[in-house]
Parts: sequence; C-alpha cells; structure tokens
Amino acid sequence: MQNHKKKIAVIGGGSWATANIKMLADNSNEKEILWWMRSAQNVEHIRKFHHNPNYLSSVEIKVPEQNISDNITDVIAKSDFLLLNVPAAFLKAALKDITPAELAGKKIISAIKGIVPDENQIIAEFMHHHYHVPMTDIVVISGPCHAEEVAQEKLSYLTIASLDTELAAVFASMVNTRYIKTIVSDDIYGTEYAAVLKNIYAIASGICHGVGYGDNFQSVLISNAIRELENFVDAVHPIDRDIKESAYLGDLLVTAYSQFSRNRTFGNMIGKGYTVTSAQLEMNMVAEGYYAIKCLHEVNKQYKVNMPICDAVYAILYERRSPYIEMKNLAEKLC
Ligand SMILES: NC(=O)c1ccc[n+]([C@@H]2O[C@H](COP(=O)([O-])OP(=O)(O)OC[C@H]3O[C@@H](n4cnc5c(N)ncnc54)[C@H](O)[C@@H]3O)[C@@H](O)[C@H]2O)c1
Ligand SMILES: O=P(O)(O)OC[C@H](O)CO
Repeated sequence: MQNHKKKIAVIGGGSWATANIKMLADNSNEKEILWWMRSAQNVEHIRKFHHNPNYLSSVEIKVPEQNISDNITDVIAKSDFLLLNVPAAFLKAALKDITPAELAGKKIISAIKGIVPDENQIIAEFMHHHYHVPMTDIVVISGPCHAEEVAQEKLSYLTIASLDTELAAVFASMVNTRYIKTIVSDDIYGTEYAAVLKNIYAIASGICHGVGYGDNFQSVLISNAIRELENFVDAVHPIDRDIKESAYLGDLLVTAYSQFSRNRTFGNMIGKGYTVTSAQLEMNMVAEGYYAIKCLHEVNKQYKVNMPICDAVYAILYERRSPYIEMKNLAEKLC
C-alpha cells in the first residue's frame, strides 16, 4: 500500500456515520477525512456549527469544512478508502451515479449491517458483483458497538474483517483509540451475516417484550437465536469459527438488550400494536432488521436452515400475522 497520507471518505450522515467520523478524527494516525451526506442543508449546518443537527448532535465534528459535501462523485474521486455507512435499503440510491470505474483501486469498508433489497446480497457481495471491487479490497466493520456509546467514549470493541487481513489491520490502525479496540478477522461472510441476523433477533426480542414476555423468556429466545444464527452462517460459509466471539454473540446480546437498540425498539412497538409505518415514523432511525428479514427469507430458500425465530418475525412484519399468536406459537418451538 502507498505511503501517502490516506484519504478516507465516510458515506452517509446517520448516527453510525457520525460516530465513525469521531473515531477516525480521534485516532492519532495521519489521514484526511472526507464526509458525504445526502442533505445539502445538513452539510451547511455541519460546516458552520461543527455538529450533526440530526444524529449524535453532541459530537464535535473535526473535519475540514471543504471536505464535507453532498456531491458523492467528488468525494469518492478524492478518496482512497470509502467507509460505507448508509442503511442497506438506501445504498443503491446513494451510489446510483457511481460507476465501477470510479471505484477502481479504492478500498471499500462497510460499516453497514444489512442486506441490499431485491439483490438479496450482503454488502461485500453487492460491491463485488455490481462494482467489480475485488473481494480482497473489501473490509467489514462489525461487533457490538452502539453509536451513542462511541459518542460518549465508552470502551467498545470492533471486529474488522477482510479476506485480506493485512488490509483489515491497516483500517484497524485508522480507528483504534483510547475507547475503541479492534479485533482483526478473515471471516467476512460470517461477520456480515451475523450482523444482519442479530438485527432480526433484536426485533423478535422487542416484539416479545412488547406483547408482555419477561426477561426469563427473553434469555431463552436469545439462547435459541444464537444457535439459529450459528446454523445459518455455518450453512452459508462453513469455516471454523467460535460463535461466542463478540462479532457474533456479543453483537446479538447488545442489540437484543440495549436501551439504544433501534431494532429492539422497533420490535417493541410492533409488539405493542403499532403498524410498521407508524413505528418507522416514530423512530427517525432505521431498523435494518425490517428490510433484512425479507431478504433473508429469500436467501434461506436456497439453504433451507430451520429458522423458527426468523420465520415468526417474517410472518409478523410481512404477512401481518398477530405478534401475540406468532410468539405464542414460537414459544412452543424453543428449548
Ligand atoms: N447506530 C448504530 O449504533 C450502528 C452501529 C453499527 C452499525 N450500524 C449500521 O450503520 C448503518 C447506518 O445506520 P445508522 O444507525 O447510522 O442510521 P440512523 O438510523 O442513525 O440514520 C438513518 C440514516 O438513513 C438515512 N436515510 C433515512 N431515510 C433515507 C432514505 N429514504 N434514503 C436515503 N437515506 C435515508 C438518513 O439520512 C441517515 O443517514 C446501518 O446499516 C446500521 O445497521 C449502526
Ligand atoms: O442495536 P441496533 O439495532 O441499534 O444496532 C446497532 C448496532 O448494530 C449494535 O452493534
């Protein structure tokens, strides 16, 4: 890798993008940070006040004003590393004007925990197939990491996965800080799919809470969820992995239990009787699991893994089945 000052662009303007901007800026390795977001109004606000008006607004933004832009073509052209941070459902729209040639030679880092709708591909597969990015130029960031806690500098562990573990280590050296520790992994598929699935299980967890189940039941649900997750990632990408590592079990636990979890909050509202639309409107944040379960339902037609928790979430969200009845039926299948 060349030795010039690395230029890294964060693509997206939500909570995790804002937290990633903070980590990159607080990390002491020399680099130039660029930031793209859709809203020209938010770009102007951040340039003027150095805070994101909509997400993690207490975080001070230490990015040069001229490097914050709503022109994605320009931001990408100036960067060596692209840190993708748009929810998976909106990734195609965000990259619609970008050609494979414009991404040639760039390293792609995905901080997204979702599947691209209609394509039913995890982000690494999507960037590889649609933009011809070599798999060895793709890195995934995962692990139990709520943006809100990063904003408060609470100690957090990220797993940085790539088929090229040297590249993963290079990126890890760009985000390590006093409050961010990094773990390098070569399990890019397992890491991505585990992050997708934990969002679905967090929705299940929220639904159970919403319909009135307690902590005793939730612990059984999550014990079953980790087995279901392991069976699925082993079917998709059978390598030797320890599912108890933080990128798998850790992320499931934080999402299923944390007060900050978008997916659990969304599920809780569904369990309490909100419609999908009203729950989404109420949140101003994106619960990836809602989109992911539709894709996962399709992907699993190929693998045919027994996934009763995912089936219940799909039935509730896409077949409008009663959360109360689905969870009662699911409870009979758990052990
Ligand atoms: N928030 C976290 O703690 C966290 C941690 C790790 C990974 N992630 C992942 O990061 C990714 C981004 O999530 P987030 O939590 O930062 O999002 P968020 O919920 O904080 O913000 C929503 C984002 O989606 C964008 N958006 C909403 N509607 C849109 C539309 N119609 N078209 C285009 N963009 C739209 C918003 O502009 C904003 O950038 C997700 O894949 C998520 O799973 C989030
Ligand atoms: O817990 P959620 O649903 O907000 O997801 C955020 C992160 O993925 C947690 O690691």
